Amino acid sequence: MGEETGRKHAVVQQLAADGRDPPSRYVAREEDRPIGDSSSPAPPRSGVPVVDLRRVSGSDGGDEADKLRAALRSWGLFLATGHEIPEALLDEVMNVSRAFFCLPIEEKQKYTNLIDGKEFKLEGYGNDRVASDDQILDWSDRLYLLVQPEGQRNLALWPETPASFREVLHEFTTQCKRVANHILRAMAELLELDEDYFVSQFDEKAITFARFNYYPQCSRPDLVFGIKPHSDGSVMTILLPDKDVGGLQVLRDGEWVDVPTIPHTLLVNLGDGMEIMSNGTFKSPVHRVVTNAGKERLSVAMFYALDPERELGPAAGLIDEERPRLYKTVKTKDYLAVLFETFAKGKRAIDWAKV
Ligand SMILES: O=C(O)CCC(=O)C(=O)O
Ligand SMILES: [Fe+2]
Repeated sequence: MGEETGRKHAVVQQLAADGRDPPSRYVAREEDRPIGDSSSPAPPRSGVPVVDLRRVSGSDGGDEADKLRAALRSWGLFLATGHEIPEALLDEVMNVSRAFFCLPIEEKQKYTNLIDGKEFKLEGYGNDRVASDDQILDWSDRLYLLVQPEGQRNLALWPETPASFREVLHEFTTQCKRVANHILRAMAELLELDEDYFVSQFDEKAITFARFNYYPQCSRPDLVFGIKPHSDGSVMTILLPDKDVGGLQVLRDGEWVDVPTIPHTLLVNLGDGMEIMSNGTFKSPVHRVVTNAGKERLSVAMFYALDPERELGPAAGLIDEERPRLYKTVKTKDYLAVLFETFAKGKRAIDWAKV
């Protein structure tokens, strides 16, 4: 094995297997470093809202709808029960993800996110996109795949092993889409917009990315982030978190709060797109992932974004004299381009869209 410089793009899994302290490129600035250890699941008393999706809309609304409104206005995220995705499918998604990351490195490299071992492309397997030499890298590997529109899938990057990977991902995509639409309708109702206002923004060219995150154990969890603090550039993200190992934290009133692990519960978080469309009523939460010395962790995120060519801006119905426009209307693809740059620097893209 070469020196650190000789393997700038080694996947984190290899670094973790060596068991050495994280190379300097992964070490967070002293003032940013995580504290504590997340090896055990967070206790379910952190206050992170839990919402039953069966009870958030229509005539059953009421209390649960109020809970959802409060969650989206203050936290920007919630744990979702009542999603009606079969538990067996959620387990399968985790099983095929784990099986993929357990493959020998050479096998996984068939799906690499590097062109000629150097330049990063959007999709594929590998580590954090390196945008500059001074970027602090995340202690995680990922497989990033476009899943919608179906016609734009790059199947060459969809693992063939384990054999059921593609089928399971396809089914998960379909199920999550149903859940996403349900939540988007409930949110439109809460904002007193037409019920289909958000759903109709997601036309046939709207994009969904699946990101499989793999966080190897780390000998110095106090020095690195699994994913550095960020907010998502999506409109909404549906996350299937590891059911045993915690690590996700959300920034709330200036404090980092552990998101509890509750088996078969999804974590729904809004992205900058929804903060913009709701003219700031709903929040896109800043969150991060911390690692631990004992256990690896997995998660699968589904990012819902609009057609890259489509304009993203506050709903007209949410702008008036009392609530002036807070965000400019921007093209989705321009927003995402800014996001990739700012993410690498640990900054927020949404500031760029502020009026
Ligand atoms: O792994 C997690 O819990 C969160 C992942 C995340 O924030 C992301 O992929 O954007
Ligand atoms: Fe995220």
